[in-house]
Amino acid sequence: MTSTLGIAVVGTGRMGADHVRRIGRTVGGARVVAVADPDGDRVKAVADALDGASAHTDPAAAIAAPGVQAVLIASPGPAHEEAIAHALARQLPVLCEKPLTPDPEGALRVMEAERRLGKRLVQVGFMRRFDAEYVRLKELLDAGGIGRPLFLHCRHRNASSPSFFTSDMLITDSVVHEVDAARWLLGQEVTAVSVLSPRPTSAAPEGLRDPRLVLLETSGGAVVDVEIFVNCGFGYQVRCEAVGESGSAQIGDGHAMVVQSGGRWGGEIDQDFTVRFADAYDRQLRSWVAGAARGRVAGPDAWDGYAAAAVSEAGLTAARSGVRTVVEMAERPALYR
Ligand SMILES: NC(=O)C1=CN([C@@H]2O[C@H](COP(=O)(O)OP(=O)(O)OC[C@H]3O[C@@H](n4cnc5c(N)ncnc54)[C@H](O)[C@@H]3O)[C@@H](O)[C@H]2O)C=CC1
Ligand SMILES: O=C1[C@@H](O)[C@H](O)[C@@H](O)[C@H](O)[C@H]1O
Repeated sequence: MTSTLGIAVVGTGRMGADHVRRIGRTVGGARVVAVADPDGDRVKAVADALDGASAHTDPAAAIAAPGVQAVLIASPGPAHEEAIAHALARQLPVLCEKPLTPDPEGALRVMEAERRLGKRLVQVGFMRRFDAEYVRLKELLDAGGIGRPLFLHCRHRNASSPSFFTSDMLITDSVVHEVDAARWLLGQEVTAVSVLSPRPTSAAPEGLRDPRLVLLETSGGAVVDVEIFVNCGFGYQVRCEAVGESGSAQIGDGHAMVVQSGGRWGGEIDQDFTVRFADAYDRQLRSWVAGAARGRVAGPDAWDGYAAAAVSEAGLTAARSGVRTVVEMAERPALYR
């Protein structure tokens, strides 16, 4: 492998274009050499802003392009599995945006492909694991700083949802972050899911069940509650309060600066994830590039993507039935232990 990692980026929409910019500006030791998107104008515009990257409407062609040594996938979730298969066929390291696959069956097939290769090549873009506040909270919990964790109280709010967003995606695309964060912070699996859906906000598009309250039970006896509200209108907020036997700790207040003036006090609320998690996306990319250069997955792997998909599936069943649903999970393969 040469010292500068050649990356193919599959999907050049909001996240793909953002990752391309980050690779150029903040990540050393890597460059984008090929980009793919079925939207020909969009992919050309992204390629034109790069020095010598080839533009493709077929992801397989981008992955097979000269100089490609690693693949970043930022297409919609249902397209991830096919792109991963093309990358694994060439034994290329992958950073795949979340969700790894929308369903657990697809994630099982990804793990089976890695098992056949005898190595892990896929990292999943659960970037909160690289966020400084989440890392501090994990260190505190691991050190027993607040005793045995009893609750995680989570709030996940987006100012507005994109036009393609569905009620299922509140769980599979949004709460999937809390699922991964809870598994990682607690070092436990999620065992059951319940979902409450109040009367939707009048700000939600017709038919969208927004907001929702998702309850996760874990293998160590903790309970995680997640308010997911993707049309809250006022900004982007991701908060997490851990409550343990001997204390509590909260992250995500975002009060970097509080201004007191004219008889009022206050601060700003980030408007979206590209701002709130900017540093986390950078750290995630640097870590993936460094890991890829050493042939290692340096973050959440396909098992983590599978576990999250299994919890999402139980969440969808719970949301539709109104009944607490047990998470069905396969045994963890030796490759991921
Ligand atoms: N980690 C995070 O915080 C975030 C992650 N995401 C994830 O990133 C991925 C992309 O989301 P966005 O950029 O928001 O969506 P987007 O709709 O802005 O962009 C998706 C792009 O993929 C292209 N595309 C569609 N089918 C494709 C295929 N088969 N192969 C290649 N490209 C294809 C579309 O033409 C579009 O340009 C999703 O998996 C999403 O869940 C999205 C937002 C934040
Ligand atoms: O991953 C993300 C989006 O796909 C999702 O739609 C948003 O709700 C999340 O806040 C964002 O981080």
